[in-house]
Amino acid sequence: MIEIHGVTKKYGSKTAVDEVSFTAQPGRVTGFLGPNGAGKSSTLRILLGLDRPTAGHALIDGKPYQSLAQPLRTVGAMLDGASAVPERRGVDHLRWIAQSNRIPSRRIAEVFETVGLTDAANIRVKKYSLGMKQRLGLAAALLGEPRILVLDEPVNGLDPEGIRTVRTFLRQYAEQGNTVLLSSHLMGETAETVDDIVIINKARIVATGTLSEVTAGHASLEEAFFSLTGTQPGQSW
Ligand SMILES: Nc1ncnc2c1ncn2[C@@H]1O[C@H](COP(=O)(O)OP(=O)(O)OP(=O)(O)O)[C@@H](O)[C@H]1O
Repeated sequence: MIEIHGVTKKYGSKTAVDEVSFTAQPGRVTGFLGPNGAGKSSTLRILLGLDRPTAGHALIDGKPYQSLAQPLRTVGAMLDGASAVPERRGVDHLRWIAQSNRIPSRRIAEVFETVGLTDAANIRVKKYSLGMKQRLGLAAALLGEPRILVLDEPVNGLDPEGIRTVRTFLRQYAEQGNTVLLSSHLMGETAETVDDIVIINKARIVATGTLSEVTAGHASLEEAFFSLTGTQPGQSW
């Protein structure tokens, strides 16, 4: 389970995240939605111990990320795509992560297979398309067989088939009792993938609930967002 409790993040006089609280439950895919600059990445960076909150705290299975005994076996994360060295082959990128986290090397072939990148394992990352880099990032997140996945914009750059593959995978992953938290600014896309929704706008949470609760009374999730935030299509997305 993921718990965010009253997290605030200030950069100088700018408040990027303002008293944000929500949970992501096991067995469910939770979508963390909001326009560009709403505070999604800042929140996820705090959750993953990459940044310190100005106030509040974030817990993974009841502990801050820094206190996890085996972080990559507990939580798999993808921020900014694969973040791999361009000169490296995909397989070397994963080998490096596996070795530095004492993850058995058999997992490398397994995760390449899972994300459909087996044929590109020996190609240098600089030759990967954006979608292939996203798949490599997902493969890296899955290496430690974590019970929790945190993915920042996982379908960015994927074609429709790639989006469907990732969606099907994430749904099955959650159905096995795992926790999936994914951020997106693509509302239509996310609505088809998630069970629960957390909407952030201008650093603040404006709605949380199941997909049907958040969209109740609206034609779509997009309509719900515009109504909740008082914005018009095109103003903030
Ligand atoms: N290191 C930083 N220094 C100063 N301001 C920052 C920093 N990181 C983020 N911000 C600001 O905080 C706000 C929230 O940014 P954040 O990246 O968390 O939003 P986001 O919802 O993830 O957006 P996007 O979808 O564009 O990634 C933005 O106004 C951003 O400019």
